[in-house]
Amino acid sequence: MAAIYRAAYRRAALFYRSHSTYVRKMRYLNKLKEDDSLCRQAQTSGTFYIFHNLSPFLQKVGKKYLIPQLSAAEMKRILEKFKETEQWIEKSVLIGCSDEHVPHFALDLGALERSVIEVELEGSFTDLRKAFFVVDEKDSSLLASAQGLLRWHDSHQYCSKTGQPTQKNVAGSKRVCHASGITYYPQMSPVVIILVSDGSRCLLARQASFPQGMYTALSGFCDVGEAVEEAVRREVAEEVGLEAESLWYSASQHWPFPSSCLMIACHALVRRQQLEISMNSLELEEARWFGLEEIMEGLKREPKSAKQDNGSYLPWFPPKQAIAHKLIDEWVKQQTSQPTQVL
Ligand SMILES: NC(=O)c1ccc[n+]([C@@H]2O[C@H](COP(=O)([O-])OP(=O)(O)OC[C@H]3O[C@@H](n4cnc5c(N)ncnc54)[C@H](O)[C@@H]3O)[C@@H](O)[C@H]2O)c1
Ligand SMILES: [Mg+2]
Repeated sequence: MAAIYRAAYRRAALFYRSHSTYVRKMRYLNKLKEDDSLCRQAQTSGTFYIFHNLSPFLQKVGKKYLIPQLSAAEMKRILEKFKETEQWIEKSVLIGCSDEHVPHFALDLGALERSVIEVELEGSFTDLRKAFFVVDEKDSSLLASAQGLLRWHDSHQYCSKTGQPTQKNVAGSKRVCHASGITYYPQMSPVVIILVSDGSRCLLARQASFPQGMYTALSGFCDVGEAVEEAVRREVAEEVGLEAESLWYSASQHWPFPSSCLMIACHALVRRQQLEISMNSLELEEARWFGLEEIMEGLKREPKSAKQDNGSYLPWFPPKQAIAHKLIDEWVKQQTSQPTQVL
């Protein structure tokens, strides 16, 4: 028996020596997703981000907005206040863990009285459309993924084939219909976002529903069966009537509006011989070319200062939390560090 323990200890020691903190963390999270009893146990020592009908709980400290993590004991205390049992904690979903393997969960307390929790915890449940832009950048991506997962569970309570209730695993990484045996996994919609350039100008557009004066890069949902490159070429053709000739990938982002989009951001060049925009007015209100100077001024402009005396708006661009901002920033860097590209 002692030999078995020694061998297990040696294996564990070797694992710790040979894997980075990151690898160990990812392996641990993966185990929690696969092992219900381990995850149930982890819930007793984890921390919780709370939501109310998909609005995250924020606390204002000075000028900063923070998203507090509640301990399992604090969660228990709040639930006791409502005469609710700890079983509520099983409704939570796993969203990550610390380097020290303290697991983080998100839990929606939508069925409980909102104001009572707000008074008790000295903060407020805030619509994600505001919360996302006022917290620190790393917190905004955490809020986006936590809300995306909670939203998916909320809207997948029933099997779409049998109409029977589905059950989530403890971590919340899937739901199963025991009548049909179908396993459902959380979904997101891939969206391409493309900053089109002709080498010296870039193309930005606005939809009628955007705030006044805001322009952003072209975007569109990928069709089933389409590669990213095909989606980019199709969206550019559909929305502005141009042919994207070459494109290169920049980065991606989980975007929570309207719900769980995987934004895949690219730069694309169009032929110099074919620069006339033919805008699809069913989708866009305006699309036009911007020169470097106008882009640099727009980047400095706050939405509040965009309105002019005559009631019109000067252009401004999405804030840094949006991947469109990164594309525009990269384009500026490229323009200012390299000679103009000629196709
Ligand atoms: N993070 C950023 O920087 C950034 C910038 C621009 C757009 N976006 C996001 O990209 C998304 C798509 O942009 P768009 O409006 O230009 O798309 P789009 O050009 O494909 O047009 C939207 C239309 O596509 C259809 N559609 C097809 N599949 C859909 C799906 N899975 N979900 C919803 N609608 C679907 C609907 O009819 C919808 O009205 C939006 O959700 C927007 O919030 C993010
Ligand atoms: Mg679009």
